[in-house]
Amino acid sequence: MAQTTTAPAEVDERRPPTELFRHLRSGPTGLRSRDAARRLTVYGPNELSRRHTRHWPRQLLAQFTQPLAVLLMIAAVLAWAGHSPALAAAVVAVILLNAAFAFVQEQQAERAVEALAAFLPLSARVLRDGVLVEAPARDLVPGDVIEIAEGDRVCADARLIDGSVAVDLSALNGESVPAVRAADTALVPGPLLEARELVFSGTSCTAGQARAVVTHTGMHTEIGRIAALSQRGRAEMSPLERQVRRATWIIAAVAVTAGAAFLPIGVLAGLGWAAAISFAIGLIVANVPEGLLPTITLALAAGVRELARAGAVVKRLSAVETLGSTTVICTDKTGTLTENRMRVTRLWLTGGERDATTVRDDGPARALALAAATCTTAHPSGDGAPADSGDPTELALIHLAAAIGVPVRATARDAARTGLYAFDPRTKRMSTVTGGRLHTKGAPESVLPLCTRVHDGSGRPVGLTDTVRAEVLAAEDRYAHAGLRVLAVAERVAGADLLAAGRETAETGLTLLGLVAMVDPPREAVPAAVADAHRAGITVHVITGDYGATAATIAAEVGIGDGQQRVVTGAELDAMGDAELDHLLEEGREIVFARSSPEGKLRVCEALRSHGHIVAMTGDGVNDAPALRRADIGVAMGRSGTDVAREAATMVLTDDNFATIVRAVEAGRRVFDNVRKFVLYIFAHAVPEVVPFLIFAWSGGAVPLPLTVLQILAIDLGTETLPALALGRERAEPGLMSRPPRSPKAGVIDRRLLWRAWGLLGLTSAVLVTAGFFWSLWRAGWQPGVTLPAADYARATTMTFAGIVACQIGTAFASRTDHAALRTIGVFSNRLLLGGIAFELVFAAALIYLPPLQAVFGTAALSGAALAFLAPFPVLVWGVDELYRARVRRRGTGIRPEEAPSCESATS
Ligand SMILES: Nc1ncnc2c1ncn2[C@@H]1O[C@H](COP(=O)(O)OP(=O)(O)OP(=O)(O)O)[C@@H](O)[C@H]1O
Repeated sequence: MAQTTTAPAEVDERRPPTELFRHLRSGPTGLRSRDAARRLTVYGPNELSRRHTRHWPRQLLAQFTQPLAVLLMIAAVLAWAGHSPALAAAVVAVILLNAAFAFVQEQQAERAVEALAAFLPLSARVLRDGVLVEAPARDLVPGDVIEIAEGDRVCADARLIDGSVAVDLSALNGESVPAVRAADTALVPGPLLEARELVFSGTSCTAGQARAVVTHTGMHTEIGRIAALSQRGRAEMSPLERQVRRATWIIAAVAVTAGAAFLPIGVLAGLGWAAAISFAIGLIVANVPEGLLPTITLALAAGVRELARAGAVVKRLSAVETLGSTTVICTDKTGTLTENRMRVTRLWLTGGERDATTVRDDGPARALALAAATCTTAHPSGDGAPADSGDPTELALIHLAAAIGVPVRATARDAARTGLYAFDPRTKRMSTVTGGRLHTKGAPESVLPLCTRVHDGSGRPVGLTDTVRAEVLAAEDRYAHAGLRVLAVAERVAGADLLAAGRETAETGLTLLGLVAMVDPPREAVPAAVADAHRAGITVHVITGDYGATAATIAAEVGIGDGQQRVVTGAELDAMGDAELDHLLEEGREIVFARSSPEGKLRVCEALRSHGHIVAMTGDGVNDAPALRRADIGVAMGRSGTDVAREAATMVLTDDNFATIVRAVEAGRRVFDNVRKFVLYIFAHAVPEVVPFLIFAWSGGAVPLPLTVLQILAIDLGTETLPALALGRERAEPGLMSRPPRSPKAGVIDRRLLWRAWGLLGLTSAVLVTAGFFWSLWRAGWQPGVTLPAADYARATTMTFAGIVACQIGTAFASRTDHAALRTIGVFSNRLLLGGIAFELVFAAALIYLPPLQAVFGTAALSGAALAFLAPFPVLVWGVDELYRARVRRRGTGIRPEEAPSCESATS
């Protein structure tokens, strides 16, 4: 991270704005672009430096103080004390290599998460050359004039010069109640954080709109100072990592117990204490899965990186695994299911309906369009903004006005406006005051009760009768059933003081001008994504602020619901008791919650969670933050959402697309599956390593030891690691999204995995390896109890070593799928695995055929016949597992519930 290079010359934000402007060499219209660029090189980018590089020596050191590393160190000391310097050196090598490996993996995982910041650049609205533009927050400099509005994160310390806002200061003072900040010309007394005229970087705006001049950026802001003092805490462990750590400990304990038990057995079998100790140490070192945890962390980090590329930025590693067990997605409609590209197609006026695409010289239609376009804050491209900015609903109204001959220029509109009552997601309407006229637009049910009059066919205001009210609502219903979004537009002419007397007073006695109805087509990829979600056993509820019929029509178009849409309005939801809501949700039908409030969203989320569902919930407004925090996966929109929603969410969609949520669920499932794959692979090798020792022990030493300690370590370190890593990158296997969600309680290591690892793959390998060993003994003319010549013994142990390596290749291929046949994913489709196996073979060949290594590892060259004996091993190991998986598929049910074949109907 870049750091600020120079402190801004002592800026005193307490001075009145005029003095402050003089001091900052700026003004109410902000800076010129060239000046801002120059200042950027002087002050540095507006970012907090992370300084994480300083911690790396400590992180590296921590690898050696991990309990498992300490255990291995004790083993090394014992080996040294037991006069086995070669073994001690080998164990030390294991410790060093593992520490380096884990360190690199952790760094990579950390970097992957930090790199996500680049996917979510904060931006700010700033005046440059007198024009309001959207710029990256890192480019802000002291002297810039910025605009802050509801939902924005404040990106720099600044003094308000116009307007007022409510800000959430909890990042700075822990206070969760928003504080009001307003522009004032007076000097500011008292503590800085309490000053009414100042806003601070890291806080967020929960209501209002204001302009402010930037006084401090980067590490010179208040939050920068706090960041400089405090260190970042360690990332929390995910449930998966916790589970694996527990399993690692259990296996380590088993390995230590087995090693300790081997001691007396080895001595009794005639090994002698020194040899018995060294073998016991070998057994422990080989079976302690010290590399497992960092490998899993890296697999999760790789998942995070991949999700980010697919358009879903998650903020913590654990989100990847939670995503995989998602059972319910609660999605909003506008922009997520639909394109959020609105176009007005119909107008309703008392004189009759109009086709908005053809209407031109029509007085009442023009009055309606002009009022609607005046009551906006959006900026179309070229009109005060380089690209379209603001609410797409409003852009559609501005385009409508232009098309029918009453264009509204955004800059002139803003200049003429004397009051703004911002859009309120609860009342679902907004109003503006311009030239003694109040313009209101919003949901017809919200605007209509405020109206007392209506424009008649020739545009004259007349009394609003109940008949006309009913006609309006019927028109709304008609449009909504066609999937259109409907807004009512009204106005009021009154004295300036009345219109400025507060929202409640101003928004009364309105005259209805008409309705506008707009299309917002569903996104192309959504129907297929909904079908995928259904196949994967995921229920999709729609929770939208829009009208019931509109939402129900769009839901039906994309395949949500069973054809007869169940619509629950916000009012109905409010009237519903908890038991009734629980019952409704447990029916298993997909529901459209329309005209919903943020509180309703939170209630639905909590009810679903209390039934054990894993809920992914979308949201974009400031008021959605509580529901986003409460959901298992809060999903915010990267493009259209507010900064506040993005902060509260666990996952941010850079393309705002529903289909991306389903893709993220798929990625979550795949990462979890892949973790199981390499756990299976790593566990499986323990059996063929341990069984030969048991044979030695059981025979009371009559059968020689089939493997030397250094050969075990060579397998543990040299041949096994790369293929295991490659399994973490396996592609999704067919059927991944055709099974119901994994129960969040189901562990990564379950009975079926252990049975496959130890019972099937492990035992098959052990039988083959032992057969190879005895075959070699038999060829050397061995008899029980007879000591073999050294060369023959070396050949026999080499046969065991090579047998294990050969079986590992079979295990690696078998581990690639959980239940599908290998051919369905392609034998050669995982290039990394092929590379890992090639390395494994070269490494094993070097050990077997290079004389210096032969001397160290006690190996001997294998004959052609021996190699021919080993050649079928991989195919046999893989084949046994392939038959097992085929049997599970034929029976239709595995031991895990998620293998049930058909789950089209498993929607809840
Ligand atoms: N800019 C606006 N000005 C006035 N009224 C609006 C505006 N935007 C939306 N509305 C009205 O408020 C209703 C709810 O809008 P809201 O933004 O809460 O939800 P939405 O965008 O329709 O749906 P979703 O919750 O799926 O994103 C709309 O149906 C419309 O009638």
